[in-house]
Amino acid sequence: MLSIIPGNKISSLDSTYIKEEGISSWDLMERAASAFCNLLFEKLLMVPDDVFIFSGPGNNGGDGLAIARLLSLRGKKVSLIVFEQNQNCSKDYQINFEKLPSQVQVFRWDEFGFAFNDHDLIIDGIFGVGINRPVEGKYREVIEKLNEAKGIKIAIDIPSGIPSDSLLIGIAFKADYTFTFQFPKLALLFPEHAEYSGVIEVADIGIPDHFLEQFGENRYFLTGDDLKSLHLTFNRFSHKGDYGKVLLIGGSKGKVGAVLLASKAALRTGSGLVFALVPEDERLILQIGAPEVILANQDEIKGLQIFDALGVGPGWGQEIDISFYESLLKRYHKPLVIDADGLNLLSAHPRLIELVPNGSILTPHIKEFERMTGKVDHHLDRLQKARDFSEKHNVYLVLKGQFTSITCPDGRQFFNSSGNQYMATAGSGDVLTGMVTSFLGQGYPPLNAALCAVYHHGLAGELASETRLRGTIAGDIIESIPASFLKLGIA
Ligand SMILES: NC(=O)C1=CN([C@@H]2O[C@H](COP(=O)(O)OP(=O)(O)OC[C@H]3O[C@@H](n4cnc5c(N)ncnc54)[C@H](OP(=O)(O)O)[C@@H]3O)[C@@H](O)[C@H]2O)[C@@H](O)CC1
Ligand SMILES: Nc1ncnc2c1ncn2[C@@H]1O[C@H](COP(=O)(O)OP(=O)(O)O)[C@@H](O)[C@H]1O
Ligand SMILES: [K+]
Repeated sequence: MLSIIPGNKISSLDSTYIKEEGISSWDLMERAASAFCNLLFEKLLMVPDDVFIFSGPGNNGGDGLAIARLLSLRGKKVSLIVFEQNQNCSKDYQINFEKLPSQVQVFRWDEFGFAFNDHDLIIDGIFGVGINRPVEGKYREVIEKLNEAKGIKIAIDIPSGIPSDSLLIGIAFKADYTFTFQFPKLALLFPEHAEYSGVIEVADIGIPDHFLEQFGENRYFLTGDDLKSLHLTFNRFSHKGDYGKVLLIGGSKGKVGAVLLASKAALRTGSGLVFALVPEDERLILQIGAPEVILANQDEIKGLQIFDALGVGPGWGQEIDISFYESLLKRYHKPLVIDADGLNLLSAHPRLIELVPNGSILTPHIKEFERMTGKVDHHLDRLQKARDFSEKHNVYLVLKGQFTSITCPDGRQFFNSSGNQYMATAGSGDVLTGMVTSFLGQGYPPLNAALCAVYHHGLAGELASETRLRGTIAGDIIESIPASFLKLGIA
């Protein structure tokens, strides 16, 4: 799994890696530049012929120079815009400057015209993770002009101005894409920076995961490559009892659809037996909507331990009998999944939090999270509060949104790479609840259940939206769950 390394450790990571590999820092920069160019040709349908590269004084600028050389060798018309005298720039910047082919036209920033058209490619190599103060002066002037300019904009490693692990102060380059080296920098995952980072792609520069991990701080980026090994297998001789008996509890007048979505999602995720407990008057809707679901009765609820997992809260409302919730938490001793009103009720009755079984999985969106933890100032604060909450209550916290984070009681934090904006549609969180409950009921340890559910949910969303775009609805995500398994080769 890709470790996310804090910016202030990246230079020691580089120097240790270079030493162990027996390569030079220039070699590593060359790898970075060619990984960047490969991504460029892979991700852009057409790479423009006119390329403008802005190189700052450090190694981010050095990358820009190497990219200028490689693109020029591939026939592109490259203009390079620089800010400082060579002798004031990093060592590898200077080496790469010497290697520039004569075809690359070099401009000083104050000699350059800044007239672009829609099809020009603008590459930002002004600052990378070495930024150490807000952008001012000539750099600010240039970034302001670039943010107004036409053209396709790509940031090298991180948009110039964004600090690698904290919040932007002042101005930054607004990229359409960020090609980030080896692992996404933490700040790229903050919603506050969405308008700067654009589409994030990771450019592999060959530093192995186990090596990165030594420099990490227990933060990881979850990708499809991590998923296969987390799955349990289905067996030729199995029967429905082998794949978990789960119970979903929720629904209220007008909101029973939430349980319906969660139940269907649990079935599509592989649960053998899905039970649902909804208010008496709403049972028929559920039964018609999903004939595969068994409606639980109060007697079954008395013997809660027969269920391998519970998912509590979708569409429940705030009006439920709180003593029922309390007795449920007291009687069920295995980890369970809590979402939506199940969480809001915990916020309204904080004494109940103490009853939540250890290892349970809580899946708030950011509003529900704030109700539980109090006001959050920004995403970094939210991530810290998530760590505090998970540790204090010994639960896994799935904080939903773009790059959903999964925080463990031991402080590890995983960021999901799948999913897209078309999943911002009513009921998609209920689908996730059903999926987590399903994996938990199939016998996955809580962390694996959360990782698998979050990743597949996002991938199912991507697949569902391929042809539907903004017309994607939660039911489409459910129907694409099997395709998500198929895509990752999980039988
Ligand atoms: N393993 C990897 O990840 C690899 C990383 N690589 C690349 O290296 C990049 C990091 O390079 P880096 O450390 O040289 O820092 P970088 O971002 O170029 O900036 C530092 C320069 O900017 C200056 N400066 C800073 N803030 C400023 C401000 N506000 N306003 C004005 N000046 C400011 C600062 O000067 P000073 O503070 O001394 O004034 C210094 O000169 C990384 O993002 C990636 O692209 C690849 O090449 C290889 C593999
Ligand atoms: N822009 C986005 N990118 C990725 N995933 C998203 C995005 N917007 C929403 N999602 C996902 O969709 C789900 C929405 O959940 P939630 O807010 O609880 O919705 P609801 O309450 O309507 O079911 C979450 O899993 C979230 O991660
Ligand atoms: K940059």
